[in-house]
Amino acid sequence: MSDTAPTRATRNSPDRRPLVTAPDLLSSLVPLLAEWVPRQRWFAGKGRLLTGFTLLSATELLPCTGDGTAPGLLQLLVRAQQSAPPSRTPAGGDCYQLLLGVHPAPAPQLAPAVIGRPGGGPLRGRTVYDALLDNRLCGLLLERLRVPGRLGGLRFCREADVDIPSGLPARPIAVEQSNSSIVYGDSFILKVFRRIEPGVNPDLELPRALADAKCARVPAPAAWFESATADESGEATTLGVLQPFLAGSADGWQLALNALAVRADFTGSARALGHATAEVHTALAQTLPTTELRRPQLDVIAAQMHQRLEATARAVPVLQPYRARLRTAFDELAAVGHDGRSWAAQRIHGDLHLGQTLRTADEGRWSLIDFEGEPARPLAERRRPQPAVRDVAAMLRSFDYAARSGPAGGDPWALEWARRTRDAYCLGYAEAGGLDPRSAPELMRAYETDKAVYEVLYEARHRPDWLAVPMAAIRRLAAGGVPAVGVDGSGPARSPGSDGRG
Ligand SMILES: Nc1ncnc2c1ncn2[C@@H]1O[C@H](COP(=O)(O)OP(=O)(O)O)[C@@H](O)[C@H]1O
Ligand SMILES: O=P(O)(O)O[C@H]1O[C@H](CO)[C@@H](O[C@H]2O[C@H](CO)[C@@H](O)[C@H](O)[C@H]2O)[C@H](O)[C@H]1O
Repeated sequence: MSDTAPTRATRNSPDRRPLVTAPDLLSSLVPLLAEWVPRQRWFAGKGRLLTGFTLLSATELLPCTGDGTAPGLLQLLVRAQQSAPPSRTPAGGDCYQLLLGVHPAPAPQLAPAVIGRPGGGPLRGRTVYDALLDNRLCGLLLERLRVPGRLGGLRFCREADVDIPSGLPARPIAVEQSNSSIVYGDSFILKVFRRIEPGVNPDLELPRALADAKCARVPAPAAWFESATADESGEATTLGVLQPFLAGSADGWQLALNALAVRADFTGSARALGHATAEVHTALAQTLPTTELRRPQLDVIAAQMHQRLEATARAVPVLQPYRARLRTAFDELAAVGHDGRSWAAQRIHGDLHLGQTLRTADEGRWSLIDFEGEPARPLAERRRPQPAVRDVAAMLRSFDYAARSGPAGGDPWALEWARRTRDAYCLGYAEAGGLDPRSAPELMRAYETDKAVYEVLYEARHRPDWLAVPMAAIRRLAAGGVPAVGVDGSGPARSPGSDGRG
């Protein structure tokens, strides 16, 4: 996506100036957005001053200044200007997608969605609200996705062989997430991406590649919408993806916590999840480019891990005392390359954890979702081939999270549960053709450390009460450098809510 001038909308009546080219549209919205955007979970710039917005593009999906009997629908891409951007922030600030409902007097049940009433500009006298909380406007988005083609700055695309019925009732999902998702009937789920980077989103790219490879472990995209114009590299920017909804499924995080609550074994489930992960990795390696990582690439990866550690230690001082010993994990990764060894790299999930897995109620079959990768990393980095072990290390962290934050709260039984569960996952992964993670201790330790560092920053920013969970892993990794597989992970632990030193 390039910083384009506001796009002309279609469907405007010929006798009025298109709303989206009205020069004062953004300026009238800025005071409202400055208040509302930083409060949204998907806002990635928490903790830094928001100094303004730039309008990158706007598309009127439904007329916003009609007679007021029907709501308008406006899609905007805005750049949020902030103080002291971290290195990952594109010049000028992060770009966000907003879908805004516009109505003189929205129904009372939309009160929680209200953003405000512009004091001037083309929307003066109307209420602007989050359209993704309005089931009627969400229904309209589905209708748009059913009919491929261009509308203003957007292009709607769909797979020809998928039947998307009209009129499915819409409901927003009520879970914590990085983007915004809407469920239609019990048939489809639409994820509207919030923080936008130019190019194809891996959450469209990888599931489409897996569908082509006939890998049934990932719901296949049915439709999507994207920027109508290509970016500098010739790619359209993905803005939303519709995929089949796995009705009645439960996510792995909840299943793991349920098991911990009744002190039940989880090794069978973990082993099956290991199978599913290996199947997805095998299909990705068969269908998308792979490479071999050796010196100097391993030096570069180790250097990036060092940088993330240093940046996180600056932002979260509780990490400072462990820096020197954690660094040895990254040095050992670089040493693999210096020894003349190499590692296969391929496209991976990139942010695998129990919350990204769904098990169907009827067949008990695991699926993986959300291939966006770690939201904090630049898109180009997320789309690079990486050792598959990185996903495995991330999942092992998730078992540790469950054992330390669940009802058993990190007691010795829970930590032993985590050890057995991790081993079962690795066993399943190796059985289904993946590399046995235990044969790659340097990679496992480096990636597990890197992930724990990422989690420290993530928790400090989003859920400070949970900081104790990754900090427990930081202490273990710093103390002995022992990878999570095949050790008991023992040591003092407290549940989330303690002071980060549990
Ligand atoms: N295909 C699906 N079927 C059923 N539920 C889904 C599906 N995809 C996502 N979900 C639910 O939506 C939640 C958010 O989806 P996710 O892709 O993780 O969004 P985000 O990237 O915004 O975090 C998941 O935790 C899961 O509960
Ligand atoms: O699901 P997202 O793409 O939004 O991922 C982010 O949020 C996750 C938490 O919701 C976070 O995962 C961390 O907490 C999980 C428990 O809530 C745990 O299972 C994971 O192992 C742990 O990393 C994820 O890191 C973040 O990117």
